[in-house]
Amino acid sequence: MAAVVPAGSVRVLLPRPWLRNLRRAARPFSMVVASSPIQHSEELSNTAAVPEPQMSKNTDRNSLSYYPKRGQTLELVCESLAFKGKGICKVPETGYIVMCDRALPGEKFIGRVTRKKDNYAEVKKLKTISPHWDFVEAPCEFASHCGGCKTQNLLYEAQVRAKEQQVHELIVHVGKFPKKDLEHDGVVKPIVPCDIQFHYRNKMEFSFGTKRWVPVELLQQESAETNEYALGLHAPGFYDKVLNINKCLLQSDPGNEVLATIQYLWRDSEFSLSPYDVHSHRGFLKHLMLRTGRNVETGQAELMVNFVTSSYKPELLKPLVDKISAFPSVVSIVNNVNTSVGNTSVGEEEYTLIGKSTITETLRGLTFQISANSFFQTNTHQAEVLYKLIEDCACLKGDGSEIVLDLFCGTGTIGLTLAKRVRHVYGFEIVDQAISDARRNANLNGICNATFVQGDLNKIGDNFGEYFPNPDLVITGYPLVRWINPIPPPHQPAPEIEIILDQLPKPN
Ligand SMILES: C[S@@+](CC[C@H](N)C(=O)[O-])C[C@H]1O[C@@H](n2cnc3c(N)ncnc32)[C@H](O)[C@@H]1O
Repeated sequence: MAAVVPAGSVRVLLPRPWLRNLRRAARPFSMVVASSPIQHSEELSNTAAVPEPQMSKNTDRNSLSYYPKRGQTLELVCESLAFKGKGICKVPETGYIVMCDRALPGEKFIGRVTRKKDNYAEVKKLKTISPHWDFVEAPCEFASHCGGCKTQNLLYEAQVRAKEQQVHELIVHVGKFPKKDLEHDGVVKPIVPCDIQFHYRNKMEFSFGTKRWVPVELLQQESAETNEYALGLHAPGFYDKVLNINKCLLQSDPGNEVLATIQYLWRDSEFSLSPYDVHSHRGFLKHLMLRTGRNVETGQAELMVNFVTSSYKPELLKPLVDKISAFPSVVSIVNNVNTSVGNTSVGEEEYTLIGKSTITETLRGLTFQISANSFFQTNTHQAEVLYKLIEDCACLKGDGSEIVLDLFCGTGTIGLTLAKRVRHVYGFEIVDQAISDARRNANLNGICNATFVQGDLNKIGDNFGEYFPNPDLVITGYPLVRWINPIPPPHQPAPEIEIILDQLPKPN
């Protein structure tokens, strides 16, 4: 999140340049490489004997043996965590980069090469030789298999450190900021840790699937189960495999009660409910989205249950709806109908089946109504902290003279929390529902100096600057955004939001 003095901003999406740089900087490790592939069919358990790795001395990039082969086993040490929590390791002697899911910094392990990409390979962890530096027991029973949390057995402080390192690398390698600038005091602020690490998410999206993901270790246990259907979170890296879960430690307790109830009911043959098959494009239930808000008067949790289905058949949902509407926390049950073959949760049509079409939440003393498809910061507790920081960074004069531009504004929360101290807020956002929410939320909080405009900020024209007076402050929540001086004069062509890759200097 950046609160910046305008003007232009650049969004850069570069295909893994940090990886290229890492490879360049790669130093050999004192590890050994196995050059003989081991059997594919057999997973190595933690107690299984690991084949003795053989030495590879080849550092010639033109030689075929420089690149690890598919099926080859390697003894590796995880150096750091990449985006999405994959462990980054370097092949000893060559420095070739391999990535491994659930390998954590400092961990020494045996991995098998499963996939080769252009400039790195993916490895599956077979056996830990020595655990990583900051090991903690993961509190969630699904933590070792679920795509939702990959680093639960890394101490939270270490997770924060790893993320901070990723941000620095992105800023240097993708953002092209000189490293020395980052070392200057205060250029990049340290991550502000969150006081709560579980039950903090106010929105969870679970998927229904025809292919239940069963981790190898649990195969025997599950063999009695004949039903292949699943409701839960995706297995890491698989859009069509779902890990069946009835509880998620990220969401609220009322959210878990509803999830468990639906999990218990939906496969009952009496109800004829089928999960959507992402391959054949048949079936009805696509996603279950649970959003938790707060009753503004009582402070109690309130829940929105959003069924995303491939067609509108409320009679099919009725048994589930009847059951969960009995929960006092459930104040809204909606149905998003998404007839496309895509697997997104936003429907072309939305129907309110029970109660309201929104839930409420409070932030910085304001009340917000949130619809099913509007963006709202998913960690309400930390959003309070974040918005306070934004206000502090903004250094508003407080005389009500300033113009604020809130780009990618979602439900308008940031702009609205600043509105009382400025002349006018202009918010821009692509999602219609979010813009309606932002306008309604302005009214709800008695704010008259905020204008919200629906539109695609990637397609702004030269006349963008005509929508607002020259801004004093631009808030832009998109990652990898930076800005270029000088500030344009009032009503001059607006800053470009996106510059295509070719216009940027190539990585060194
Ligand atoms: C991470 S959210 C931030 C929302 C808001 N700033 C906040 O903190 O609550 C990003 C928002 O950008 C919107 N968005 C994404 N692409 C957009 C585009 N091309 N033009 C305008 N808005 C876009 C999304 O719909 C989403 O509401």
